[in-house]
Amino acid sequence: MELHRELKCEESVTFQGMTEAENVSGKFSRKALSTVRGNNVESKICIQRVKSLDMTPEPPCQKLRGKTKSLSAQFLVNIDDVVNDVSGNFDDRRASRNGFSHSFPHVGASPPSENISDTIQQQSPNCRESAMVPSPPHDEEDPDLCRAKKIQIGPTVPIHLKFEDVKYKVAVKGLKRSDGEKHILHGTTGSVHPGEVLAIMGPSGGGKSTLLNILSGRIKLHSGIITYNDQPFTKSLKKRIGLVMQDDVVFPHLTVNETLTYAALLRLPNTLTTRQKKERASNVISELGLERCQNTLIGGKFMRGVSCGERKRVCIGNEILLNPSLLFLDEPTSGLDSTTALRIVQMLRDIAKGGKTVVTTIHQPSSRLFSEFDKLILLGRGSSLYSGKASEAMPYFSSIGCSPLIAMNPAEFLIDLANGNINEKTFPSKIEANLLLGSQSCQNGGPSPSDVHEYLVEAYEARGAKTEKINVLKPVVVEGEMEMQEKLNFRESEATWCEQFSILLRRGLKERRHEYFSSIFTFPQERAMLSKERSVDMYKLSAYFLARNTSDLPLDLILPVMFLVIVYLMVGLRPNFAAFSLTMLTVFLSIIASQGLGLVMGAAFLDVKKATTLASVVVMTFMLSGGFFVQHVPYFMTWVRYISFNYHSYRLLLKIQFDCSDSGPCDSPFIRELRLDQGGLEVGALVAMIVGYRLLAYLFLRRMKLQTIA
Ligand SMILES: Nc1ncnc2c1ncn2[C@@H]1O[C@H](COP(=O)(O)OP(=O)(O)OP(=O)(O)O)[C@@H](O)[C@H]1O
Repeated sequence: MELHRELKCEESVTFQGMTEAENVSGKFSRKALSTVRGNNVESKICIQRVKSLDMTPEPPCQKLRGKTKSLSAQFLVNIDDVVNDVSGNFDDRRASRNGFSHSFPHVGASPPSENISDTIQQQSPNCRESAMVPSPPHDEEDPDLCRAKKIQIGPTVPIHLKFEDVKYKVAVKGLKRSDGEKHILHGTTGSVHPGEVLAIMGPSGGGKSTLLNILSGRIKLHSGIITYNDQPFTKSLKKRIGLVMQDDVVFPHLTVNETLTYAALLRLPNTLTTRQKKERASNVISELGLERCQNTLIGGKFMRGVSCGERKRVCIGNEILLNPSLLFLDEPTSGLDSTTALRIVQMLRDIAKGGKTVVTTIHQPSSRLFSEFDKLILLGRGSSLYSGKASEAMPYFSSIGCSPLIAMNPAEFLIDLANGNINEKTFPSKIEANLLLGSQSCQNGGPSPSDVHEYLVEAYEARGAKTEKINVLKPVVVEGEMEMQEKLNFRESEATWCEQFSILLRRGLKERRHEYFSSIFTFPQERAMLSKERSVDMYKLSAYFLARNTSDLPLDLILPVMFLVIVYLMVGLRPNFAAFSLTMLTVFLSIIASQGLGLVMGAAFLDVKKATTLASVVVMTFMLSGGFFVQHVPYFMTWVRYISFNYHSYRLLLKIQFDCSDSGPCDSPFIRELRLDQGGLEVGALVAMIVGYRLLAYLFLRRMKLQTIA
């Protein structure tokens, strides 16, 4: 199979320092490509003809012979070397090391197109297309190790995660079963160690996310044992755990750089200076290959921003900033093309190589992607169908009589099995016959998905489960265990309250530049972000609350000034500066008080629809009960005016415009009836509302359910 790519070759490339042998072999070694990068001409490399992996390389390119060669037209690159060099992580070696080449005879060769587009994309100047461009590794160093070193930001406290017989159930209303409970996990056992990537695979609804959430401490464990370095979950562990959710939230109006910098400033310990924190953020940006889009807005549903893959990398960056020992990711590759998905998983491998433990759920990985995993848990309907080394999964299923009959991606084969689909697969004929005897439903004359599921669960419990349980029972050996434990329990002090306030204020002002809501929407809109950030103790709620209120002030004040200037002159109100200033002050007080009310409603419901419905009812009641629109308010409703900001503001405005020291207006029976005095009472009431409503909103926020339950 040949794959041709026509690219414009703009400039000749000179390779220096290549040995004769390297050139004669026709392979651009890492050294050669390093030289190219060193000359800053990597983007101009022209690949005109690329051979797939299963083809013998063409005769060496004569133009590359010798120590210094000029290449101006065409050259031939063995794609194996390009991928090894560019991604630094190609898997032929890994596959053979892990025994994949023996384990998956049906898999076939990895698709070369991914590799080629990988290579070509990395040369693209467009950020959306761009890949993570790793820095050139040193000649002698293993490129995998080199990348791993780069992605690691500091020494990691290794954490061995082990779990045994993890069960989970939820109470479901209206469930016919007597106990009214739905069993989501039936008992999963497994382990993953520093340097390893554990993939939790299975069909939709299999229980992957539930298991991930339990292991990360986000959901309380119902039954079973989970240990971290043979110790139970502690609060201090939270700081060592990074969790990237499937639909992770990031501020749409912040750039990639701003997002990671604010996260670094808020989350990194105070032992680092502001400059060091910013440096760490920019290191993460470069290690995740986000340099070219670092000044692009994240974007949201209605505003185009960075690509989906870049957004996922930003979310991962948000977590690895803290150098977590344990990294959990829920479907980090969903919605991504296979190349980008592979890149993300390769990045996870690099992160793991830095001594971290990585656990990820995944839906339908490609065969290449599958080969990146060290451990695998296959879940089907909440039961374990396999738990152990990923490379041993296929031999295991083959040993229980299930093998693919046609060339098939192992992940596809496993998901099919977990779904109970045995088309194009072998299934033990004896069992098939037995199952058919006792089963009503069948697929194409074979056993039904439930029968297949039962067989796989039983087979796993009879064979695999025991081995995994023995593995889990083995005590972990942690070098310098005492020191490690101390490090685990050590809580580094984070930013002070004032620092948190100042960072959140700056972030809020930036965000507010693009989007300015009515105060009712504030907390419902930011609920997801607030819940996520608070669940990892990113800042104090009071700092957030005050910063959020303060960051709204500029716009709260500028817009009414503009409005008032126009209205004041148009209506022809008292033309003196004192009256205008007092009117302005009253409007400010009124706005800030009414915003407090909006915040209370938003915080009480944390739901835009409910909050806006209530707000329209309350504001209408306040207006009508104030005695200005409806003069004869029913007696039983007269008290409402005293808690209405409209009532107090109107009275103040009247007082300013109809100054009773002037002759005339005060003689009017209407004004006399209002009994306008000095206005101190109204100001006091508005100030009390400004403070009181906000205090109430704060208390509502305090009881908000956070993402982390454990
Ligand atoms: N709190 C809950 N109440 C009721 N059912 C729940 C609850 N949490 C999970 N479930 C159910 O448990 C099953 C497993 O859910 P989970 O989200 O873990 O699946 P999943 O394998 O991650 O699925 P997907 O790949 O589609 O995200 C689903 O059937 C889901 O509806």
